[in-house]
Amino acid sequence: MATGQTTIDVGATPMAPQASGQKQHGKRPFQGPQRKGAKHRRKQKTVQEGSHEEVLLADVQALLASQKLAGDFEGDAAEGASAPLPEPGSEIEVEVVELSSTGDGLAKQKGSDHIYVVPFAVPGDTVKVKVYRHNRDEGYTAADFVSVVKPSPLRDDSRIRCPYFAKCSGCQFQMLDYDEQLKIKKNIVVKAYRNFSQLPPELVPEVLDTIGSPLQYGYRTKLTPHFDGPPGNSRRGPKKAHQSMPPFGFTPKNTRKVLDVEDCPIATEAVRKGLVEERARLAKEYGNYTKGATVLLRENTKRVPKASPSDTPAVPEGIPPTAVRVETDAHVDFKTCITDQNATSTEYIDSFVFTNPAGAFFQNNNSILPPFTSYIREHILPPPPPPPPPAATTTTTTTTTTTSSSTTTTSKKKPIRYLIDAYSGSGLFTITQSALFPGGSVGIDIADKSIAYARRNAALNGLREDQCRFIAADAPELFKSVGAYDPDETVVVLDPPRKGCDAGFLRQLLRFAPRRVVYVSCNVHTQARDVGMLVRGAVDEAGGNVPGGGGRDAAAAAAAAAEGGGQEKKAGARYEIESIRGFDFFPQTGHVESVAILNRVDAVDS
Ligand SMILES: C[S@@+](CC[C@H](N)C(=O)[O-])C[C@H]1O[C@@H](n2cnc3c(N)ncnc32)[C@H](O)[C@@H]1O
Repeated sequence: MATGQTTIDVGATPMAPQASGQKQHGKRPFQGPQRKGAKHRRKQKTVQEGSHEEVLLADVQALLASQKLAGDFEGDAAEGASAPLPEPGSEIEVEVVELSSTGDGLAKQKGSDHIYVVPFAVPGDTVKVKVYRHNRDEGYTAADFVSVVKPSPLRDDSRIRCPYFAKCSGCQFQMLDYDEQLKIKKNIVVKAYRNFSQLPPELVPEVLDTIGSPLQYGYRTKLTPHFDGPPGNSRRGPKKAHQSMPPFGFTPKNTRKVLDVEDCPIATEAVRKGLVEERARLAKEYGNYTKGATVLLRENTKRVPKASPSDTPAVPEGIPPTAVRVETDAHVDFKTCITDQNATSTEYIDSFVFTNPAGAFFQNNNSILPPFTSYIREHILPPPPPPPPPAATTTTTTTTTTTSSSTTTTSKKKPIRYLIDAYSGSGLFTITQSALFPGGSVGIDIADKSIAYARRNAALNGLREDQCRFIAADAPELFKSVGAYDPDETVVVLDPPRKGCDAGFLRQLLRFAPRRVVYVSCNVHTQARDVGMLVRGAVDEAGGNVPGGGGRDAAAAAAAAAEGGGQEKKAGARYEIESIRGFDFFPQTGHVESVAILNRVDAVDS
């Protein structure tokens, strides 16, 4: 594959979750996970928190450290030692030893400890790769996948359904059994909390099994294929138009050139049809373009109720005959593909209806939303208190674990009546969970348009303003308008963009001290960082991890806070983690969503 600058174009690949209103992450020096005994220090480098690069660096560093501990560390790769490395462009064979949480294989050449980062490969594979770039400071070499020399027992290439697999950067796992993918994703969550929460292991409960997606292909309701401008056009000066159909598709691994893609089997049928139609349009109209462009493909559903199970409603007006028809006993859904960013897209989750500006954020896998919102519904309130123990006949000594929620679920507590949905978008949680909150629900989002649609969605789902209201503002503003909510009776749902929560927001959250927090995240690494801060009850000024807050220090801070003293008792409440579970919104990719449930630790439990 090509040489040139490595780009991770999150907005352009089919797998990448996209959020409108998503700001660039703040850049600050990489701190990374803290490990005892790791002598190989990288140079201070600026990377985005929770980014692909930071996560990869953490995994490379961990592998280098484990090699050193195991005594099989021959080279000195982490400090960019002078051991000769193969020339960029040369082809070598490597064995994949583990998977990074980025979905890339970490591999070694026989007789060497140098790490190669290899896409589209799984542990146990021997693969031929083309050396792409040496990152000596970081202790690894990026390589392009060429071919499988000896397959891993985990690999079965007959599972691969996409002709672009191992070229397009959208999917990484099509060669794997789905159960194996779920196991890998569970491990990604485990590693995220180990590497980025800065919490001692005893404060993190065992991560639960990842819940799979009902659809493992044909699930993606949004794609954004793109094409480049004509070659040779400069910023200034006359622009010539395309002379032939440009490649139209997605970004391959390790190159900026667009990969021409005719089909994407992880997308829904309606979106796949949209891709075919947009290709046909571009084939006619490419001569009008002097610049590149990104095209939105977003599924839209028109639901027509049926009078009886045998009823066959006609195609409604305005719906093309090519619409995909999905029928149940109760209704027919006509599914089409929208390309106008400002048009309204509609989708259903069970019997809830959601409308959105087609170009704005909404979850991209509709098939998992019913089980996902049910899971939130089943866990958004504290579990019932455990039954009283039977009268003891003998005296025994019991030990309570720090992750138990029993301290927060005694029967003397007030019932939870209020829901705050921070980063609410168009109201997914505010609306689907509203029935559980007699005091009312409030959602907040920075995107005005999403909030306008959230209000409309509440009305469409039969909710009055006193049941469900929305605020268009930066998340920290929330705390000005929830004065009437008793924190003891309030649960806060958080679902921030990939960068996680801002420090200011977390500090105010700790000061407000809601009884329970449900943290939903599309980036488990920033989630682990933020959850670590909630557990310590301390947020540093830079908005990230408390310096020195890892390992025993975190336990000490947590203990000191519990005793009502200690320098990290800064912001108010402190939390304990009840559960952590991954959800597979993006099968075939290395991406995992995560739900962490936290309970406030009360100084005196009552
Ligand atoms: C991952 S989306 C979640 C949306 C919604 N919970 C859902 O599932 O549809 C993150 C949301 O955070 C919003 N957002 C980003 N920065 C924000 C901020 N500083 N304050 C409030 N909302 C913000 C975005 O507009 C986006 O709707």
